[in-house]
Amino acid sequence: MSDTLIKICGLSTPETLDAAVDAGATHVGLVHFEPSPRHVSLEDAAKLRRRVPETVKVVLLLVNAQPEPTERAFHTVRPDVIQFHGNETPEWLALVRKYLDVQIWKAVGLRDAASLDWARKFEGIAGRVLFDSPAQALPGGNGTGFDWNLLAANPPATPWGIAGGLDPANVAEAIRVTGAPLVDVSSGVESAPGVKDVDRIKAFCKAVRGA
Ligand SMILES: O=C(O)c1ccccc1N[C@@H]1O[C@H](COP(=O)(O)O)[C@@H](O)[C@H]1O
Repeated sequence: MSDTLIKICGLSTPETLDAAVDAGATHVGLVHFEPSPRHVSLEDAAKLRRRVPETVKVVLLLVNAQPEPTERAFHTVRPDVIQFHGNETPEWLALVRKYLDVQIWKAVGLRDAASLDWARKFEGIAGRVLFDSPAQALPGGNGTGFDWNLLAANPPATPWGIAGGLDPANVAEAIRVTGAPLVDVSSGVESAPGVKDVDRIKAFCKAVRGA
């Protein structure tokens, strides 16, 4: 049984959040980004956050948030992790790390070897780098993948994970090719954009554990 960490992201209802926890997710993600079909207000995110047992980590996803909204989001929701999924710089994230007592993850769109060089700039700042497909209509949550072989050839030295187009059918192969210590899914466990499907959440977690 694989011990790969599992993040189910974009949860917005108590029922699907509980289903992700019960299915064995190690991390649950709440998206606070208004253009997203998975957006939750800070107040709703705080309510969902309170349902999560201590054994499961809560990840709050922000995109290019300014300093004051970032601080407000942290103090309202009290997540274990903030996932920055926009064009945030290493310098800005170093400041966040200095002033907020929260683990930082940085999403990096993986296009080519240069993207890996960019990811290295977050070493010592981000507690984890999350590789996703390059930004499209939305900066993430598009359900599209990237070339996993880029990572197979150059696995990062710091903690990392993969996202982008994962689903119950392909996640075992993604783990086999990349050796990723964490897998993150949103669209692949939905029946429509923003609508999580409990059976697909269960199938995803089962596929990871069987990898
Ligand atoms: O989920 C969103 O709507 C979203 C919006 C803006 C930035 C990131 C977003 N989601 C994250 O993108 C990756 C990949 O998601 P998918 O499985 O391909 O749909 C994942 O980290 C999501 O949490």
